[in-house]
Amino acid sequence: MLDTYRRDIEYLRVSVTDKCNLRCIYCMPPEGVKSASHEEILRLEEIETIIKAAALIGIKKIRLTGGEPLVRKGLDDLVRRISTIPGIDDITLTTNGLLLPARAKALKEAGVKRVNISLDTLKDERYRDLTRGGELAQAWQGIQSALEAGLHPVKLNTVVIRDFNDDEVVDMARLTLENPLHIRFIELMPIGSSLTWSKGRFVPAGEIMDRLKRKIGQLLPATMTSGGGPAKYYRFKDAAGTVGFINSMSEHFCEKCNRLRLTASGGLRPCLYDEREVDLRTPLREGARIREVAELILDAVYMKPDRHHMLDGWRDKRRSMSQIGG
Ligand SMILES: Nc1nc2c(ncn2[C@@H]2O[C@H](COP(=O)(O)OP(=O)(O)OP(=O)(O)O)[C@@H](O)[C@H]2O)c(=O)[nH]1
Ligand SMILES: C[S@@+](CC[C@H](N)C(=O)[O-])C[C@H]1O[C@@H](n2cnc3c(N)ncnc32)[C@H](O)[C@@H]1O
Ligand code: SF4
Ligand code: SF4
Repeated sequence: MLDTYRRDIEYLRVSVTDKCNLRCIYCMPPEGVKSASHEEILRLEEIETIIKAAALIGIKKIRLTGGEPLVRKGLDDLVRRISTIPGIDDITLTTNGLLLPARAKALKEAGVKRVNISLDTLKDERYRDLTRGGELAQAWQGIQSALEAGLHPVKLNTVVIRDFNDDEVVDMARLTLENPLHIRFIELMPIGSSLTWSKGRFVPAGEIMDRLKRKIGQLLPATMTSGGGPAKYYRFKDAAGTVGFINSMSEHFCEKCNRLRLTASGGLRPCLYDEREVDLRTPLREGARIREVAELILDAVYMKPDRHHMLDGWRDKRRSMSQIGG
């Protein structure tokens, strides 16, 4: 479905929960974010209905996210149901990976094609500090289990923060020389708890690329056949994996935007940086039919702005990144 700027909207990010087993410093405040009540959160059948309606208007790719999607009970079952919806040809997951070892095989069998796993550091203590209590070894087991379960390509998400983990970008990129991993360096966005941080914490992708070229070697443009996201990919000569850059701030990719976001409580957001939401939960609970839900989804498509204005300051005090789904 084309929006008013003639962008093809075919990707829906679905936050299946606003709860998380971590509290990453750039995503949540130390005390966490107040979770929505059980009643406020969409039931799995409601999510399924919304995806059926979304498929009617041309959505093909579904990414399950959160909060931490693996803490939502019944996720495998939801995946199985989504995979039978005509028109949906790609179901993927964004996760911190901690709960993957016990779940990767079952998720693959249910229909998840691949996973993106957040990993911001290679240092145990730093991981504990950054996630406020997580164990790096567990995240690595998650990555390993994703590779073993065939959830390829396994992409890693690394948010780069100056004077916190930017000293590790070279070591992280080196991982791709021998391993079939795809590391994406993400520019920190002024959302959630990072909203209160100084602009100096943000590291432009160009600076990271320069460092990688100096320390490792030439970055050759690469193509990533799977994925609907905004990353630009490169490969070091003869490397097993790739290095990607998600330049939301220094070179935004809004003119190629292809997505909508469903929050865990049933708000459909036209843009990550747009606090407007189309409420789908109320009409669903009042008995709206799939066609009517599809009409509401179209309203969100037509509300999509041409671009974000994050550099001008963030006004959305309503939702954190864990509630929007990243
Ligand atoms: N500004 C902006 N950033 C986004 C958008 N989508 C994803 N990102 C950023 O990219 C990060 C990684 O997103 P993922 O959940 O891994 O999904 P993806 O990159 O779309 O996934 P692929 O389908 O594998 O390409 C997010 O956490 C955000 O920081 C978007 O629409 N706008
Ligand atoms: C909100 S999390 C949800 C899924 C899962 N819990 C995880 O961490 O992968 C999705 C993505 O958002 C990213 N993210 C959160 N806050 C961010 C920020 N302020 N700027 C850029 N990316 C952010 C995280 O790094 C993660 O890759
Ligand atoms: S980035 Fe993901 S793992 Fe970290 S606090 Fe946010 S939702 Fe949880
Ligand atoms: S910031 Fe908004 S318009 Fe830009 S790519 Fe992200 S969702 Fe799309």
